[in-house]
Amino acid sequence: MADVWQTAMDHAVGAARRAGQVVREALQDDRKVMTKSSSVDLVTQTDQKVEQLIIQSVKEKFPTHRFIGEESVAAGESCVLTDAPTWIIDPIDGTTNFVHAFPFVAVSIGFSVNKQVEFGVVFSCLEDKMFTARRGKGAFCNGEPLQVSDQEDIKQSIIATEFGSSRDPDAVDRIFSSLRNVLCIPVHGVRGAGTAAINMCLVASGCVEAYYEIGIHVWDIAAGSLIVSEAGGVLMDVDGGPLDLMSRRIVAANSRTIAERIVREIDAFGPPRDDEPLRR
Ligand SMILES: O=P(O)(O)OC[C@@]1(O)O[C@H](CO)[C@@H](O)[C@@H]1O
Ligand SMILES: [Mg+2]
Ligand SMILES: [Mg+2]
Repeated sequence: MADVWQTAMDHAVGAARRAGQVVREALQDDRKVMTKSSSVDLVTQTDQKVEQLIIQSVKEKFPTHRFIGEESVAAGESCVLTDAPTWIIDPIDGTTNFVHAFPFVAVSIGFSVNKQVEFGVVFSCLEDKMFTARRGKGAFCNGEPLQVSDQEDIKQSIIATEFGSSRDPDAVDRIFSSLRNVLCIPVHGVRGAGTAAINMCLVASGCVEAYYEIGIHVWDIAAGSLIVSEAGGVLMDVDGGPLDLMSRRIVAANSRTIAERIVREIDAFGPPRDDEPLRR
């Protein structure tokens, strides 16, 4: 049976690759840095340019589709996930890395229909790694199949997480409390690429056993969530419930055992949801 979304996925891969070229070229220039929600929540003209390039290219082929783009939302667009075919775009995941030329920068494009992610594309543009997944058809990196780690013992595991962009002392205390709890399980190590999308691709690739974070947004995780699940991984909320793409909380792991063990250590809190009306 023909895959109705394959053409859209092929377009997403091409758009991500073209976007990655723009990012790489921009690294050669001075990057004008601006801020959003705080002095450490960075954005550049490249983020905005790349998002518009992707959106315009999609609109030409799929004029009825909808968009949730990080920089469009920052500029006032709504952030509501409907049943309509929706492109969920983070033009540069890892903007802080991009500004500092720290070599983990991704273009993330998720695509949902009826609020279910149908394909995910994450292009790690400085590594030249194109991660893709189509629902029910597996996950790949540059065309090679991906499989999560088979490690079942968390004490033999590496866990990925991030400190996030909040500098609110109470939120930081809870982030460090969770980090301390996880580290002292003990685990072999804790790592962070500085981008949720690449952290999730590391889970899908079997390089780390799990990734968790509170504070991410739907555009950070939509594509990566499918790449993890199609690589055999498990997704859940930090309270052990089902993953809610708009909740700003995630655990992505190689197995339910590891995911639930991490949930036990997380000092969970709930930032304002992505779809909360007064979120701006
Ligand atoms: O604003 P950006 O770069 O699109 O994304 C922010 C981000 O890189 O920061 C967090 C690390 O603290 C990640 O989880 C998330 O992907
Ligand atoms: Mg991001
Ligand atoms: Mg971004």
